[in-house]
Amino acid sequence: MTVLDVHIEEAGYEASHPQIHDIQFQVKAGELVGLIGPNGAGKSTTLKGIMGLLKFCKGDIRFMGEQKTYAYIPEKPIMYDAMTLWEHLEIAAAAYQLTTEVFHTRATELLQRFRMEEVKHQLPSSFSKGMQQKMMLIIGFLTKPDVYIVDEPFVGLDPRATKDFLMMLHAERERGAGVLMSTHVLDTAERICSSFVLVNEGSIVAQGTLSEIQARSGISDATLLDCFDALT
Ligand SMILES: Nc1ncnc2c1ncn2[C@@H]1O[C@H](COP(=O)(O)OP(=O)(O)OP(=O)(O)O)[C@@H](O)[C@H]1O
Repeated sequence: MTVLDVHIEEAGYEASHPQIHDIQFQVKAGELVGLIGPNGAGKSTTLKGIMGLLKFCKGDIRFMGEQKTYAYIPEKPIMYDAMTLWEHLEIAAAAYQLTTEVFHTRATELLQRFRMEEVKHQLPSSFSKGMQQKMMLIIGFLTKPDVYIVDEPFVGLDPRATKDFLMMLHAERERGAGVLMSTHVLDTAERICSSFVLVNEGSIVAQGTLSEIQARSGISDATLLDCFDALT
């Protein structure tokens, strides 16, 4: 079952100067799609277009899961300086209409998993970068949406937090969530993604599983980076 269907004809920050063109792909339930490309390729712009955050976006974006919900896990933490971690979780729970019982069970489990239980009543402005990033993960996982949109999750997380994140992601995919994840960490992406969308200069250069992309690039057994180089 498709949970996210993306057909962007063109989109960007001004109608007169679109940054991305002809971006079309689907994310199915249980799939992890890696959005891969160099700096400035258009990954974040694509994610913003999908979430309706661009001034200009011509095309059709459909969330097709049972609840039609998504969680965005941003690269740079988005937070309110005057609210504690726990208060951020309460707001997310209210926005997604979680019952108090479900909220408390999930929040407690996630705070323990990411080892943030002890700081839950502190202001996130006092947290380290990695702790702020973990707070974003906890908020995202709390809501159990149909689709996760994750922007470069690996930078800033320590190895243990990365492992916890990957385990949570795996469990959520087993539940049926689809994941779209942009990243530069290609070796991890190769290991965990079910398929890839390679973008360069605002357009897709190849998409599919690693073996499909290898076939397209004409080098069997090539890494994603080698494929990318061959295709661009
Ligand atoms: N707020 C903005 N206003 C105008 N142009 C922007 C804005 N943000 C990005 N761009 C432009 O859009 C293009 C695509 O940038 P985008 O941020 O989508 O790249 P990216 O693939 O996410 O790169 P990175 O890996 O560096 O995060 C670039 O040419 C960039 O200069």
